[in-house]
Amino acid sequence: MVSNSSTGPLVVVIGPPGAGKSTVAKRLAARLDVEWHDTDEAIEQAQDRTISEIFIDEGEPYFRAIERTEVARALEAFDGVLSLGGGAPMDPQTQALLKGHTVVFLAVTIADAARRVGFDRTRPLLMVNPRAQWTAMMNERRPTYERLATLRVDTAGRKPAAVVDEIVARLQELEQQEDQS
Ligand SMILES: Nc1ncnc2c1ncn2[C@@H]1O[C@H](COP(=O)(O)OP(=O)(O)O)[C@@H](O)[C@H]1O
Ligand SMILES: O=C(O)C1=C[C@@H](OP(=O)(O)O)[C@@H](O)[C@H](O)C1
Ligand SMILES: [Mg+2]
Repeated sequence: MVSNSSTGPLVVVIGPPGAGKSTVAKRLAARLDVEWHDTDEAIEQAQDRTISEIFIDEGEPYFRAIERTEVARALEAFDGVLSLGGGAPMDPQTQALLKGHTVVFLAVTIADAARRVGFDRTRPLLMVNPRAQWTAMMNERRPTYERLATLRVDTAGRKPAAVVDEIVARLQELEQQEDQS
């Protein structure tokens, strides 16, 4: 059984756009019989507009500010499986708040990310030259994702159910190691 011995989310899921964070976090929550919360979804509901509309209407700095606040609130108050937007872990305040949490980094290649996301217009940072943007973004972000991660799970060529299976197994291993120490 994967249990939550501290306050805050049971698991926080991070990674680049197209890694499957929202999809996998939702299924993982169902498997663990806990709630799922996605910071992008919460922002869209609170603002009553899409992430793309927020970027276009207000600009990225505005989005990052509300994202920082929403992530801090969720890390404090929510105790299920939490998925963040791909850029959220780049914020220094968020990095500090993630310390001590169980963070799962979903890794993905450009080939799989492109296939999954299709690079449509729902991701505002990938509207112009999406492949080059995604690759540059990933090169810049990868060290941060790796540094913050408790677990790194490769999603390349794997269906969400297989990714969830691996996360559950590795969380159980972690828990056993902690029980023994
Ligand atoms: N492991 C996977 N294999 C194939 N498709 C996936 C996988 N994970 C997610 N998807 C699909 O990829 C798209 C993007 O997934 P999403 O969860 O929104 O990613 P993220 O939140 O990391 O940007 C969705 O259409 C989803 O159904
Ligand atoms: O990588 C990013 O900076 C972003 C990723 C998106 O979330 P997903 O990673 O869930 O697509 C969303 O938060 C926004 O478009 C910005
Ligand atoms: Mg998402």
